[in-house]
Amino acid sequence: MAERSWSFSNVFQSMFRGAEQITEDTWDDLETALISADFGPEITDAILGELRAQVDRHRVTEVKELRRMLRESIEERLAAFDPTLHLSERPAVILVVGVNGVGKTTTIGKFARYLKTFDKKIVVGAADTFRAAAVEQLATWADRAGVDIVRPQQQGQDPASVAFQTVERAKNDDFDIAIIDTAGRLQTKGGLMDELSKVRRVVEKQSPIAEVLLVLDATTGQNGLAQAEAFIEHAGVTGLVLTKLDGSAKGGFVLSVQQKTGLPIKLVGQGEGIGDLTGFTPHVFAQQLIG
Ligand SMILES: Nc1nc2c(ncn2[C@@H]2O[C@H](COP(=O)(O)OP(=O)(O)OP(=O)(O)O)[C@@H](O)[C@H]2O)c(=O)[nH]1
Repeated sequence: MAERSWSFSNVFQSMFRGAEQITEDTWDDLETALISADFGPEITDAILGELRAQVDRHRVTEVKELRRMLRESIEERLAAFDPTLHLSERPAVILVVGVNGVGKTTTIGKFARYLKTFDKKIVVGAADTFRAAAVEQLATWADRAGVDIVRPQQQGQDPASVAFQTVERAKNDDFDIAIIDTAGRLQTKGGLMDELSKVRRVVEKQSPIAEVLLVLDATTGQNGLAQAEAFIEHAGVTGLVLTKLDGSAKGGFVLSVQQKTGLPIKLVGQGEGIGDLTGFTPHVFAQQLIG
């Protein structure tokens, strides 16, 4: 399996090179590795406590056993959250929210392509109307993914009206899924949240909202999470998308972000290409993380 930047397995390889038996150093090294992978202090302590107890109980002495136990512990913790996307409404309306530059538009492009492989008919809506470039960027992705787009009629048009028109188009033309791109400016948090509530209200007049996906940049770790707090409090988020894991050494963020927010990760972005988005499978992720 290819080594990934967020993977923990190279840490393991170097940490335990030559060492086959568990010693006090093993625990110190494991603690350092968990912290540097951004698991956060609480989860690090919890995992260490659990593993120490198991090692004592079963009289485990080998590092490779410890590695298996760590993998299982992480998988179990990841699996406490349900990553299923709920897209059974027709149309299923998805709002994509998050701060600037985290990868919302890119994610929508990749996600649209991913859903197309399930033969879904998709329209995307450019409700980030303040930057002409944002609309063009979404249009480029829509083109690549081979899906339709609803654009604002003029720059600065009310985002809620673009969202409305997108859902209207989805209903009239029998689309399965409408994905709406929103603005990510943080400067006026209050204004942004009001704008987002208006988008929600207007959309809900026509159709229930199936998913509100909050996009987080994995390279910013805990810091990025603090910036996204307002969305978690006010936007009715139903799931998380973690982007840029390919450029991150912080695979542990995946676990800490779920536990901190109480929200499931539903999609993971691992590159800038159209194919670089996957669903989230705890078993696969734990395997890739720990090796
Ligand atoms: N390496 C990597 N880069 C990514 C990934 N997802 C997005 N990017 C890059 O992140 C940058 C920002 O992505 P956008 O999609 O424009 O982000 P946005 O949230 O829509 O930004 P605003 O519209 O300004 O709010 C781009 O250069 C993307 O190519 C990913 O999974 N991996």
